[in-house]
Amino acid sequence: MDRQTFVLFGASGDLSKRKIIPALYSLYRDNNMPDKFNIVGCARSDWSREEFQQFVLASLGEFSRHRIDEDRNISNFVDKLYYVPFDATNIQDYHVLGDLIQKLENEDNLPQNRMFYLAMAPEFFDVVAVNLKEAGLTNVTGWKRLIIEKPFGRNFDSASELNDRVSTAFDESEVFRIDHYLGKEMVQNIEVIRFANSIFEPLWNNRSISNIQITSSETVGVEERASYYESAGALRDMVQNHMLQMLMMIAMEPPSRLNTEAIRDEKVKVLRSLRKYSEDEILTNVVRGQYQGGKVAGKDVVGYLDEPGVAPASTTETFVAAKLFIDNFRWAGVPFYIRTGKRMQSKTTKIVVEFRSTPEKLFFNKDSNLSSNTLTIFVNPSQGMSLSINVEQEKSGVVEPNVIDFARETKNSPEAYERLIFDAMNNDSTFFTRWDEVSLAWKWIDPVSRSFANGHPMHSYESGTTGPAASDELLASDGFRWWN
Ligand SMILES: NC(=O)C1=CN([C@@H]2O[C@H](COP(=O)(O)OP(=O)(O)OC[C@H]3O[C@@H](n4cnc5c(N)ncnc54)[C@H](OP(=O)(O)O)[C@@H]3O)[C@@H](O)[C@H]2O)C=CC1
Ligand SMILES: O=C1O[C@H](COP(=O)(O)O)[C@@H](O)[C@H](O)[C@H]1O
Repeated sequence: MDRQTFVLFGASGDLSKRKIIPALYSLYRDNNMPDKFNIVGCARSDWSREEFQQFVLASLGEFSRHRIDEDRNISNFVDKLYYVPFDATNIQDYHVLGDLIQKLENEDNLPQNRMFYLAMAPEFFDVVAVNLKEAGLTNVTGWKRLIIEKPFGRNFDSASELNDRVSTAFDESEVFRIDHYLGKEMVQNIEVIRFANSIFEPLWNNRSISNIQITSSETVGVEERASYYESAGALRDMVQNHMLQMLMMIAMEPPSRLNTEAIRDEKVKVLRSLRKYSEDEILTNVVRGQYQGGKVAGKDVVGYLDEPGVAPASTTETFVAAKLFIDNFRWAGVPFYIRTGKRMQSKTTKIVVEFRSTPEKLFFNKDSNLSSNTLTIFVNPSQGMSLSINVEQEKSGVVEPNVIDFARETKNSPEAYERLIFDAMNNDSTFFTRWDEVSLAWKWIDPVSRSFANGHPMHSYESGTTGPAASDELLASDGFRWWN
């Protein structure tokens, strides 16, 4: 891996504290950092270098998956940390930052390889990119890369504008747009499961699969993020990025080669084939909801409208379910159901592939017809896979589904951010989103968000449940049910 300087904008923020700093430390601890590097944190907080180092130690104490008190190398890691008090809107501060980076590069004999990570509010993404160029920080003899957090825009127009501005300073190949779901072990494994096993691929089409269900449910509510969430809602927060990414991974064609662009090309084709809905079709195929009070894991919780920072008459959705179609040869006629929500019964991200029933019903289970075969990919919090097949229970004449399980060890496995930062440092953008993916995703989302703005029905659901009844009806009308 190239020697480099990692510049963290928003270094004092929540994401840095909980995810990025622990990820950098884990990479270091596991010998996955270059043999020489520096990390420079920037934020408005008027900290000294020592204060930033203390902040990092405290963050690691709370959020690292490693025990830092057992690591004799922790002080070596902390020695690599620097800090610049910095206002993203003040061009002078970029010069101060540039001077420090250059000084460190000279002192430590580091090549001018610079990784800029924007862990800041989205309104600063283009500001920082453009100012970095303006102040000469992107004028390097090595390479420069920009990692950008989500959300990338709030609709197609704003995302395009943002992209145009960012691309005045960074080439598309230098931009790493993060979708942390793409860093999850089992999301990355979807390709392997599909394309490294000859048993699945022949069945992976509309002749054998009746429907596919992608669920990402959370038990938490809006937490302290109302100011962001009120203008995002579940559609922009989860569907535009994570849910559509999982859809692409499960539905894409095999890539011609196992390289970044070949994989991304196939993902993009899925979005190109995604059926665009008319206004009426949006009403029948998309369900939105908002949580009311209830009980989650035995504890009373308030409804969304009573959460701190939420407008009393807010129409922000905390739940979305939708039926999607991918109009290509492989998937013609197969519904893809997606569902995501906050304050639901369980924290689960999983993909269920439901296979068609056998052509003849020779066997029956004790109550009714045989269950369909399903392949479930568990993404989060448990990781693994299970295949449900029908088997007779010990000469009883009763045929019932049995599950073949494969569970992935999750204890202390690398976090999504670790994988993604490691990839960016190695210039591997396979699991980052390319601009055409982002733009096509917005093009699908925009008519839905217009429908939401124009009074799309809002279904309330009790906290601690699986969402509004309308989401169950979406499947029931096709003869299916959610595999909960
Ligand atoms: N937190 C999370 O769980 C997730 C966050 N994200 C994304 O990550 C990004 C950061 O989110 P999060 O960490 O939660 O936000 P925070 O508000 O916690 O942090 C924002 C950071 O930006 C700094 N900052 C604010 N204004 C300026 C400025 N004018 N100049 C320089 N620095 C500034 C703040 O530091 P200071 O106040 O010291 O200036 C702070 O370090 C957002 O894009 C968010 O959407 C994505 C997924 C999850
Ligand atoms: O990006 C986001 O994801 C989290 C859920 O992530 P997970 O890894 O815990 O499944 C979600 O809570 C948050 O609202 C959203 O911004």
